[in-house]
Amino acid sequence: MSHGWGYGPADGPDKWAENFPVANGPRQSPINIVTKEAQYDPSLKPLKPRYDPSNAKGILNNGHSFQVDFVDDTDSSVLTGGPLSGTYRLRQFHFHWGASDDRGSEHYVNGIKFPCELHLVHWNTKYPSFGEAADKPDGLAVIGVFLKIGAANPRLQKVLDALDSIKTKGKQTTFSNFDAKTLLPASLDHWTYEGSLTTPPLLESVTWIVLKEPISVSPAQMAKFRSLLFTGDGETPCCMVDNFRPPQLLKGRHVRASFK
Ligand SMILES: NS(=O)(=O)c1ccc(NC(=S)OCCc2ccsc2)cc1
Ligand SMILES: [Zn+2]
Repeated sequence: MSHGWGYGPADGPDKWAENFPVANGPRQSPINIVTKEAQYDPSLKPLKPRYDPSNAKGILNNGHSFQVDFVDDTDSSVLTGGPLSGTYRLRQFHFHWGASDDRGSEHYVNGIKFPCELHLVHWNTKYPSFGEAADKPDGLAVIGVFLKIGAANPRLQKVLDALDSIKTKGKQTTFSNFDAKTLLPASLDHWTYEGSLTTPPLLESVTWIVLKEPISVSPAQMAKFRSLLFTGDGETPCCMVDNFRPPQLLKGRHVRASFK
C-alpha cells in the first residue's frame, strides 16, 4: 500500500500540505542553518548519546528511506544533554540522499548541501511510547549528521551490506549487534532548533540537534544507497534517490550553537 506521499512531482514536498496542512506551520524542518546567525549558548550541556548495541533489532525499506530499528522498551539506548531536558530513547536511524553528490541532505549549512544526511530518532520518556511522544512539542529529538564524499567509511559498511536484502519497499531483515554511536563524528558540537518531522505527518515535535562535523562516505558507498528502490516487488522499479525535503522558512525561530 502506498502511504500516499513520496518525493516525485505528483506526491512530493510541494503537495504534502494538501493532506498534512501542518506543512505550512510555524516550526517546520529542515532549515538552512546560517552559521553567523546561530548564537552560542553556554547553557547547552554536552550531548550524551549512550547506546547499547544489543538493542539493534532490524532494518527495513519503508518506501521512503531505509531505517534501522531499535528495541526501545528500556532506557538502555538513550540521549541526554545538549538542549534536552530529560531522557530520550533511540527508536531508529535512517538517511536521506540525492541522485548525485551535489544534493541529498535536508539541512543546509550556509546554503551548502551535502550528498547525504543521517537522522537518529529519539523519543522523550516522559511519554509512554513513541506514538504518544510523536505529537508533543517536546516529544522527539533527532540528531542530524552530514555525510560528505571522501574515503570509504568502514562504520557504514555493515548497514550498506544489509541493503541487498531490503531492495524493495516493505522488505525487512534482522539487524543485530550494531552500535549507532560508531556513526557519530568525533566532535558532538552542534546547532539546535525547534522543528518538525521532515516527512509526513510533519509533526512539530522535534528538537533538532545537527552536528557540525560531517562523517565520510565514498562514491561507491553512495552507489549502495542509490541501489535501493522506492517501489515494491512487481511494481515498475523506481530508484530510491532524492528522498529529501527542501529547507523551510524559519518564521522567527532562532538557532543556537553549542560551540563558539
Ligand atoms: N526525517 S525525520 O527524522 O524528521 C523523521 C523521523 C521519524 C518519522 N516518522 C516515524 S518514525 O514515524 C513512525 C510512525 C509514526 C507514529 C506516530 S507518528 C508517526 C518521520 C520523519
Ligand atoms: Zn529523516
